[in-house]
Amino acid sequence: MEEASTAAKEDEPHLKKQTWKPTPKAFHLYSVAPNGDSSEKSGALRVVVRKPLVLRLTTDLVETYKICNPTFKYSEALNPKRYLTSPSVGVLNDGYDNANSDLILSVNYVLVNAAKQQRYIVKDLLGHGTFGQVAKCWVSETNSYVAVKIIKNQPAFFQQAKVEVNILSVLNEKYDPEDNHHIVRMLDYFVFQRHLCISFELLETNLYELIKMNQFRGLSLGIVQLFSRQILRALILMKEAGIIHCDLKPENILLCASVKPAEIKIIDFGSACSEHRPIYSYIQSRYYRSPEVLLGHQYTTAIDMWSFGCIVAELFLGLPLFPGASEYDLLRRMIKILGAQPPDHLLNEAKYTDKFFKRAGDILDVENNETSFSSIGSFQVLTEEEFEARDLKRPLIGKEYFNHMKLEEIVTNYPPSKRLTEEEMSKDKSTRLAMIDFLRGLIEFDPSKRWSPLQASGHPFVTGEPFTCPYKPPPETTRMFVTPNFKVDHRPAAGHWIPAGFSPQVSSMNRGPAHNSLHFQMVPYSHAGSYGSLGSHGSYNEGGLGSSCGSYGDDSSLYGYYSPAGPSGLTIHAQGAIPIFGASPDARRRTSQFSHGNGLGVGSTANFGPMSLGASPSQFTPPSNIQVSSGSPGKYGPSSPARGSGVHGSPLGKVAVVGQFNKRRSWVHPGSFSTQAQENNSSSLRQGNFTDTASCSYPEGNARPHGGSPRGGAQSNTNMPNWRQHRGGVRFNSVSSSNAVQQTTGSFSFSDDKPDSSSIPDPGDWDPNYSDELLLQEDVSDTSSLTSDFANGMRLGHSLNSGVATAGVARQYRASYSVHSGYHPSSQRVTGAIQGYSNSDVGSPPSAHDLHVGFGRPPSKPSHLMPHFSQNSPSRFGHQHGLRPNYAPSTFVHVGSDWMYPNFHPPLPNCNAAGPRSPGSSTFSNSVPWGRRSGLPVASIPPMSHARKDY
Ligand SMILES: Nc1ncnc2c1ncn2[C@@H]1O[C@H](COP(=O)(O)OP(=O)(O)OP(=O)(O)O)[C@@H](O)[C@H]1O
Repeated sequence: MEEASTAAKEDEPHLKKQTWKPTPKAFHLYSVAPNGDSSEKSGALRVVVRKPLVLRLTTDLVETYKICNPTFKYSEALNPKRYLTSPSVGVLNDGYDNANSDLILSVNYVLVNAAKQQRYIVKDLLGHGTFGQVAKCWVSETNSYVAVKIIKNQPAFFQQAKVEVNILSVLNEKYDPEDNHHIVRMLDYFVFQRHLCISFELLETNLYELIKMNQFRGLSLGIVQLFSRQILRALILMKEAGIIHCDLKPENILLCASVKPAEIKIIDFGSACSEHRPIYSYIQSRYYRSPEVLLGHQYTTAIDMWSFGCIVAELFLGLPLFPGASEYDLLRRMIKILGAQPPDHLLNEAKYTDKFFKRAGDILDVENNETSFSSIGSFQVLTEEEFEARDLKRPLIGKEYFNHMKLEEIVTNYPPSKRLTEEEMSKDKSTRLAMIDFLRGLIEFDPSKRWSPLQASGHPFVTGEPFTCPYKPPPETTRMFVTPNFKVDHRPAAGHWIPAGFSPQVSSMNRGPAHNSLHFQMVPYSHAGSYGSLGSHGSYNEGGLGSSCGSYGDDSSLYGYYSPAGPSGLTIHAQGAIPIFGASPDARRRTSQFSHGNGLGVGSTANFGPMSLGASPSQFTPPSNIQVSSGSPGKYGPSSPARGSGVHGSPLGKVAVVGQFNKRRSWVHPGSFSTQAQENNSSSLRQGNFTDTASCSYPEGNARPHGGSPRGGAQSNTNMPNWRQHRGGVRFNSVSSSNAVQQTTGSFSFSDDKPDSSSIPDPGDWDPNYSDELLLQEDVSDTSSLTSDFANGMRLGHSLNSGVATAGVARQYRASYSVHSGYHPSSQRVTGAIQGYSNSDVGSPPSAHDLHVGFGRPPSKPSHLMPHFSQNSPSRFGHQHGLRPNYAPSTFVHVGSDWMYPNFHPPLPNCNAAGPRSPGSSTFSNSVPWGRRSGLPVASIPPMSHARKDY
């Protein structure tokens, strides 16, 4: 009967029509098994996630609202401000700054470079460091996103940021005009609302985050090699320029957006200094701190090589090699893992030797009751008990993370990926041996024996040549930077003709006769397996295509060096009339070829960060009390250890700069970029001023809180089409500046090193969406429509005029420093016209209304945006501590006559790659898997977000 009725229904088309079925658009099946079976029984039930729900629900939201309610009208002006800065209460600088002297940013806040008439529309917060905030900004003129570092409105930070500007100007323009050396591009700088703002190309995830995404399992050797090559290229350049980065660590190495193969860049030159005039003696983040810095010895660019070695090891191991909980612990780990100790000559000269070592004369031979020399030298490291007796406190000792003690054991016993074939396993083994040898050259106690970047770059681990025996680098010679305008002959029939240096592994027959001409002989370069071929030093095969050391890309940017060893025989044509710096007595010409660009194209994808869609439901019924969630956690989220001030940089160290600045302020010429005067007077700041428990003077919160701007009302600074200059603007007031010394007397202290309670990362820190696939996956979000925008090239315009105009603004700022030896860090502007804009247009300070809104967040919630100076600056590694003023009278690198006059041409063709992508969906499809080895051979993971301080 039933069958009959069904059959009847099927025969009747009108009945059939009435049968309702969900349309595929309305309801998606959970999943469809490969066989097409969508039932649960198929066992293939899984949720198919396409686009983020929020994205799907909020696209065309205004239109949706209008459909729902035809009377709905959208007005951007009614949007509540979404603050990115915390606290968002304006108490300084006419209400523009919060108590930490940070400019209070909200989504769509507009930063303006008045000189260039360039607007930067703030979209999100990328990071928050010691120096200030880094915001992701949209530049409509160039259709691109950039990262703008907004320096705190305090003279010390301003001064130090000028150093960063100067150094980056020099590195970018003079030494690396073609952007080949993996150093972040600075695009612009300007003063806005008394904040120095520095615009950078927008980069992505940092290497620490990448390791974290890989669940602290370390990256594959191929990636480690790739990144090592790139970092070395940066270090080579920095050494040539005589610049020490002073804070090299995975957090300060960022991935470039959408570049294949993966490309990284070094950021944060805020601690950098000139090799010839190092300013501070207490620098580098603890895990990456070199022995000479730790011991208070003179230092050079070699300290960056030590950090580099630590980074290479960490990339491979997934964990820091020397996660010292204190300086003593750091030293103890170094000695244990390396099986040696700093050389006697270093210990004899270092200032803090006695803090960690006992001298031979102190070593008592218990049996004979007489002093004797230690078998390992004239110095012997103190035991914990001895250290405690001397320091009157027990040294902090961290956990051991590796099951093995010695470097060799740690590396060789690290579990390889289970996916390796037998052949790959044997290659893996030999590459590990090469890496150990490589690390030995970098993590060398004696700075004079530590390899230079050029020396290291000839190592088979980097060049890809077979590793057969311990690498013996050629002696480092004095090099002279040669303008990179060379032409390389390309001879199709004979391969590339490249300038060759001499490789330590190059047989002499490969070398041409030495001569002192600019025109070298030609040496044919073969692509394949050119073992011992050309220019092991400074010549790369970054793509890892065979062992063709000597080839890096296919272009003509070269650096030439002179060496007694003579040229390898090659021809370099100086282009045009550009002089090639002359003949050093060192006749060797060691050259290397660098590519013009990465040749990899720019990114094809871009993601938008959260943007204000504006159509808040509150617009239907504007609430009387607007509650706004706390500021955007930014790219890495608040729980990420990479977010806090403590991780990305070295806040304590940098803060100490401030302390030092304030101590020096009486003799500083604040406006001058040269710090000669400062350094000549640095004696009072020497050793002993900073100890592990030091507190340092700092002009914190010394301003009169005035409860925000007197301008009330809800004001929007969003997307105003016509921005204009503030009519009754403000300028730096020389009278208030003169009070700086008196005003900067606030003090604060840092707590002692404390054992980290959280040695295992909070699971919340881990990317819940992590997967190997995501790491390698192309991001194909809806926003890929922006591709063309980025592909169109983004030049921010680099007219000389604008540069001069910018300099003018800066000069104005500087003037307020130089006339009065000090600048009132909290001075409220009274009158004047510097960078003042209509309150409703750009950068309006929080109004009374805004303040109300700002208080809406739960006060108890710990935030990475908490004021730097009131928190314990958590970090997964040791912080820089208070910078000890260095022994050496020094002047900071002085380039040009005025720091604000670097001949700066901001935009470079490939520096604005693309918009950001989520860390989890970064495109690193360089055919080299990241790694993710089978397991961690460690007991636990070192502290990240709540590490101790190193004061
Ligand atoms: N060019 C960039 N692209 C993307 N994000 C960036 C860029 N520059 C900086 N950031 C983000 O901002 C953070 C802080 O930047 P930076 O390290 O330069 O500032 P800082 O004040 O010196 O920080 P710290 O005190 O941690 O050293 C970085 O850790 C990074 O997350």
